Amino acid sequence: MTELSVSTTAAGHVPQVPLPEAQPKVTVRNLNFYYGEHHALKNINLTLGTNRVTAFIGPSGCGKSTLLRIFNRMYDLYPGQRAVGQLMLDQTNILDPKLDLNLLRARVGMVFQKPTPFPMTIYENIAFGIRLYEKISKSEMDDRVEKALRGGALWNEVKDKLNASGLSLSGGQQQRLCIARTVAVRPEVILFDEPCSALDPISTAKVEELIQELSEDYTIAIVTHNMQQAARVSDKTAFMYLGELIEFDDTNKIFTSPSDRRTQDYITGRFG
Ligand SMILES: Nc1ncnc2c1ncn2[C@@H]1O[C@H](COP(=O)(O)OP(=O)(O)OP(=O)(O)O)[C@@H](O)[C@H]1O
Repeated sequence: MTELSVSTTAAGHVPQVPLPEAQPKVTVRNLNFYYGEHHALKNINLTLGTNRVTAFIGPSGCGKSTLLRIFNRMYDLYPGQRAVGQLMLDQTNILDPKLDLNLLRARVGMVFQKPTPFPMTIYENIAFGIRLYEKISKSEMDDRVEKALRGGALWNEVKDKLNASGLSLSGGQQQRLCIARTVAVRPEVILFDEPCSALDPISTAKVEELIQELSEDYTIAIVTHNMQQAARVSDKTAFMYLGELIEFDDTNKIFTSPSDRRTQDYITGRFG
């Protein structure tokens, strides 16, 4: 994560030093989303910066998960759901009906709230996804599996039991296995939908640390209900309310001097 360089003035104020602009990775313009008649997202505009962590916060039902699920067209699995507007991944139009969704999901990986390992060995949990996209030798696969498990900060805990079932791991380990599985196909963007809500504090700390490490190589978006988590792991924070993006700014600014009263009320626990 980028360090914020702050210094204290003679008056004792800590001036806000804005983060330098990152190269845009995902650009959202005038995006609207509908569940049938229900207008769930209203005219969203924002950019996910390359190698930045962007947190999405806001009260239950404000549209955070809906927005995240548009970034890899997850909603396409469900009839009656529709996105309108512009959504670009570099030069690729994510909303293009002709887009190969398997390729999109290889570029934009997702980690869910509940760890969802496949009912197969730890090794196969990683190798399975790689095989969908690449034909590689056994020794190359062994290397990729090790690299992915290291990327998921799990290698040391599982290297002697790669043939054990993924389901035999603890909840926190299962979540790191899912992160490793996502990293294994070398995506550009990783979406985390409340990745720690089913984890204990120690596993949560490990996953948070991992997210920060991953941001050196990936662009990350994370939905969280945990304000401290958003403040700890993200560079940018988007506050959403009733389907609208109310405020989007450097995390440091959002949590110290938000511009909108509703953001202030939410982060101080006055509503939500
Ligand atoms: N499958 C669905 N069909 C119809 N409406 C839906 C569906 N999923 C979500 N919604 C509605 O869309 C709005 C946004 O929901 P969403 O799950 O994106 O909110 P959220 O901010 O992620 O909430 P939470 O923090 O509780 O997970 C809500 O009004 C919700 O009721």
